Amino acid sequence: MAPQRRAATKAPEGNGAAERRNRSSTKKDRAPREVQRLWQRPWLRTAGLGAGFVLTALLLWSSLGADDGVAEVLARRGEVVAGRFIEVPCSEDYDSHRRFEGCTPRKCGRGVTDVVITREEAERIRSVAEKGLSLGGSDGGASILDLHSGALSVGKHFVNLYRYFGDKIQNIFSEEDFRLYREVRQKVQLTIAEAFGISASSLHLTKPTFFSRINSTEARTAHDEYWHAHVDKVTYGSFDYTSLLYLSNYLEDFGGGRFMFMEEGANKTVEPRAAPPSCRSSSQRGNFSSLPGRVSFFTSGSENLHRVEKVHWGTRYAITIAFSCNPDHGIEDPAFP
Ligand SMILES: O=C(O)CCC(=O)C(=O)O
Ligand SMILES: [Fe+2]
Repeated sequence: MAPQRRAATKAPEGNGAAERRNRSSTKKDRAPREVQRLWQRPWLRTAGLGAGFVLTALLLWSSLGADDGVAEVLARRGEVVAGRFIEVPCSEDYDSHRRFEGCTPRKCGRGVTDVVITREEAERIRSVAEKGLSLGGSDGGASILDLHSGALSVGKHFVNLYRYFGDKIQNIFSEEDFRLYREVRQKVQLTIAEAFGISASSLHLTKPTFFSRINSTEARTAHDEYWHAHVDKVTYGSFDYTSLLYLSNYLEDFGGGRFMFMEEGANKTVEPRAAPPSCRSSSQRGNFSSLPGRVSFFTSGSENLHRVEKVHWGTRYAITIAFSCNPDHGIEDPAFP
């Protein structure tokens, strides 16, 4: 070891600087021997090994489960949130857009509810996501399917599902799938309106509205880089209120992948949670899987800067449904072609 080699070297006599060097190195070199002596004490060795084990386990846990210092969990995977709302001051982002009184956010914030979407609805909408996304898929870790425009990730690009499959799309999706989207959208719209004290009819579904499927495959294009912090109003333009319906379970279907509101020194996380795929029997379901689908919603300005942690294992499904106050940015519900 390097300290022992230095201790064996004698400095020439009469050289003050060398002596000072020598004195200090002798003092330093005593340390390893003392450490060795201490290390020979069994209780200390056990304590040292124990501490090492705990540290390794902590590092491993943090690398599998999270990649940010987390101060607060807004919604834990195992709890049923009956409606939690946190008000935050609005950013000025809305001032640079046309204002629609009674809709454009004056009250800003973020909410989570587990009592709006039933387990059955979450399971059914997840199977729509699965069958749609199974027709394509990005080469990187993040794939999307936009039921409104038909955009589907394939390889490093997107195709228009409706154009690509033509009439055959009717063998893939059913009227029922689109009815389900509409029902879920309506429920989310009412939830947002109530939480922010606005009329549901002032909200207009806006684009893009899409399913996302994320796994741990390395990103191939910028479209796969879902983990960057962003502001939805900046990224998507028309968004005033964003909602996310989670279709898979944190730590059961995937690790990492928590949603995070970014705040100075105190990120707030939402742990995605939904029912499992209907093909699994109830005996195979984990403890949390019988719980209903989780919806998170928030005003889309920079008061709600957010990101998604990298997914470390498994597959994460979600659907983004957003609303604009500007009727010109409104779209119809996705329709059966
Ligand atoms: O999937 C999520 O949890 C968030 C997705 C997101 O931030 C977005 O679609 O803009
Ligand atoms: Fe976002």
